[in-house]
Amino acid sequence: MCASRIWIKNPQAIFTPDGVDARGGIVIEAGKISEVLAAGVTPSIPCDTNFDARDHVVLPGLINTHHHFYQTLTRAWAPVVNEPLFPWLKTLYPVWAKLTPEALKLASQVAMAELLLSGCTTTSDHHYLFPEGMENAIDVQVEVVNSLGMRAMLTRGSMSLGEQDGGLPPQQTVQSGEAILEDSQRLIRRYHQRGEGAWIQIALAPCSPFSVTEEIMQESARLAAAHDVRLHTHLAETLDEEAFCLERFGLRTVDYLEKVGWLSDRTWLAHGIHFNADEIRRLGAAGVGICHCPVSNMRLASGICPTLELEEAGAIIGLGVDGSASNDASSLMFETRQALYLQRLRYGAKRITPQKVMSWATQGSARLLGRHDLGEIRVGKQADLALFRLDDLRFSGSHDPLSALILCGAERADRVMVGGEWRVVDGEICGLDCERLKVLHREAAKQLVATF
Ligand SMILES: Nc1nc2[nH]c(O)nc2c(=O)[nH]1
Repeated sequence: MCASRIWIKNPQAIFTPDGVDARGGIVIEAGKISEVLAAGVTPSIPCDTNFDARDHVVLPGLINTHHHFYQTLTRAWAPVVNEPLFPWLKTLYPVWAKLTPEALKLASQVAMAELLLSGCTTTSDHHYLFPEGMENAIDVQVEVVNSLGMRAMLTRGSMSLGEQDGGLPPQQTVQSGEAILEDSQRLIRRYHQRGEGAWIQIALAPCSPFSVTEEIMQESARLAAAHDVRLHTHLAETLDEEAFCLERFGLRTVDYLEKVGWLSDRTWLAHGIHFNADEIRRLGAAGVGICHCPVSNMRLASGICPTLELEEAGAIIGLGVDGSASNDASSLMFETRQALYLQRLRYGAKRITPQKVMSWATQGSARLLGRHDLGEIRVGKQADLALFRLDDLRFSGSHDPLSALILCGAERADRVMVGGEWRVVDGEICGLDCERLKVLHREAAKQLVATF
């Protein structure tokens, strides 16, 4: 139930840009933040509802910039538990080729529910599987997004380079260029919302250098510019991929990116690990976004994203949980914690702070998705918030609240608000029967792998 003006008052702690004093809380009106109050200050106009946040740490809603929702059906699947990217993909493609619309719906519900409970209010998904019968995959996802009341950047993924043409995926998982581009245009026209407060947006997302043709990369860039939508792909995730690019295109990954017209601030890349100094300079100069996926990169032993060098060069860093076959959790809070630990191994403890990783998961991720209206607690931004309590055993004895969330490993938001509406209350998603969802999803997962 959305009151017309709500005061979230006296937070135990609140994460604001540059540490602006917001200890008096925030006022929300018409789905946006209308006032940020310093300690002791009260709203300028009386509010219809007050929410006492004295037991809560208040964060901007977290933003997930890379996922493959369908992969929740193949978590911890024994044949690939110990495989790196290429054999992992080759083993999983035939399983994923059996995906059905009903299974995708359940998988998307599970992934988004998990994200929401971890304090995430906006998510991206990279869906690149459209075998026979799955032509309406993105339409299925739109329904789920609407039913859960999250914001989403649904990317129209694609694969067009099958095994018989030298690509990695089997032939039954690839589509023709015409089918991909036609559906991309249909989805943009039908679902892409523009401007502040958009709930659903569409981006174009050819899958990776080893699964799409050069033409699809070029045509997608043209289409994205014509419709002013964003571009997304996997790049520089593994050394296998680098070797593939050198062999097939005679180019390193960033040279290939430039050749196909993607070296621009319209683009955000998943992973972005294997770059040399000159490539980092060029990515930064172009304002490319990089989605760091620490857990997946550790699980697949892909490498460590050079986040600080990229940022120093001008690139933007955000966070993503990646698909659930390589994570295998969809918790953005957990991912933020892992980003802190993995990046400390590269840059040391002093440079990678809880504030730093939290800013990647909020402001940085918002910028990757081109969302200037999200990711911060600031007047005029959308009222997307995550509220955590610190009364679990795991926090007992902790001191600094923001550090406690990250270091003690916060698992579940107590309350989540999206566009001024509560979507999670007392740790439960409003209107979702999680128990029933788990039963159906487990059964769908069992059936998907049954013949392998
Ligand atoms: N981590 C992942 N990397 C990928 N590359 C690619 O082509 N597909 C995937 C994927 O599903 N996960």
